[in-house]
Amino acid sequence: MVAVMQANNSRLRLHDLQLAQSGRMVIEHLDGRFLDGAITALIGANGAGKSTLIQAIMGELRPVGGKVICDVPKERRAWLPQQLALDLTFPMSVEELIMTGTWPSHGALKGYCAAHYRQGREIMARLGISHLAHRPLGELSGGQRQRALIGRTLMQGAELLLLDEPFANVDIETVDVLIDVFHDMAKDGATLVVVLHDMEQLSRLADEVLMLAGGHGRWASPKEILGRYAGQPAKAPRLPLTFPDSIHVGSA
Ligand SMILES: Nc1ncnc2c1ncn2[C@@H]1O[C@H](COP(=O)(O)OP(=O)(O)OP(=O)(O)O)[C@@H](O)[C@H]1O
Repeated sequence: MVAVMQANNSRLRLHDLQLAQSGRMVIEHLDGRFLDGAITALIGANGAGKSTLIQAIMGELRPVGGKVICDVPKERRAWLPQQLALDLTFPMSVEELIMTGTWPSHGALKGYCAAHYRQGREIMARLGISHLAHRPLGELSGGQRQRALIGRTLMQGAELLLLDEPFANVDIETVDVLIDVFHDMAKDGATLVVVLHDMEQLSRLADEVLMLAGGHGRWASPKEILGRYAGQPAKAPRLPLTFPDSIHVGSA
C-alpha cells in the first residue's frame, strides 16, 4: 500500500502535451496534473483522443511535443484496456491471472511464496470471486472477468491505474464492487484515470474530470459536468465536439 498523499500532490503531470496518430494531430497543448489519491474521469466524444492520451501516459505513444511526467515506477503502473481489446482465450485460471500481478516487481520466473498465495486469496475474497479461483478465464462472464483483471492490478500494488470503460459489459453488482475497490485504491493514495461515458458512473466515481474535445482538454469538477449534462440519458450523453463556454477551465 502506498502512503496517502496530500491533495495537491501529483505524480502524473502533462506539460504542453501534443499527440498525433498517423501524422494527424489529436491533442494539442494539453497541460495539467492528475491528483494522487483521487479518481479522474476522462471524458469526450468518440474519437476525441481519450485512448490516445492513455497510450501516451503509458509510454506507448511518443508525444510530438511536450511531455508526460510520471513519477510512479513502471512496475506500479497498470493499464486495463476495453474488454473487447483483450484476448482472454489462453488457458489460465482466475487465480493464475491474479498471481501474475506479482510479475512486474517480483519477476515471472521466481515462483510464488505462501504470502503471495495468501494475498491472492484475500484479493479474490474482496472481489467476491473466491469460488472462481480455478475457473479458466475463457469461461467467465464479462463481470467476473473484469473482477479478475482488477484483482491482478491489486496484486500488483498498482499506484497508477488507467481504465478504459471498465464497466462496459459488466453487471450492476460488479459495478458496485468495482466502484468500492477503486475508491479504496484512491484512499490508499493511488492515482486513477478512468475513461467513462456514463454520467451516473461519473457522479459515483470521479473526484475531478478531464474533458477532451476538438483537440483540447479542459479540467472541470464533476459538479460542473453533471450540472451541464444532467438532463441527458445517462448511457448516452452527447458530449460536445467543442467546449461550452460555461465549463470552468482548471489549470496545471
Ligand atoms: N492507430 C491509429 N492510427 C491512426 N489513427 C488513429 C489510431 N488510433 C486512433 N486514431 C485516430 O485518433 C483519433 C483519436 O482516437 P482515440 O481512439 O484516441 O479516441 P477515443 O476518444 O478513445 O475514442 P472512443 O471513445 O471511440 O474510444 C481518432 O480520430 C482516431 O481515428
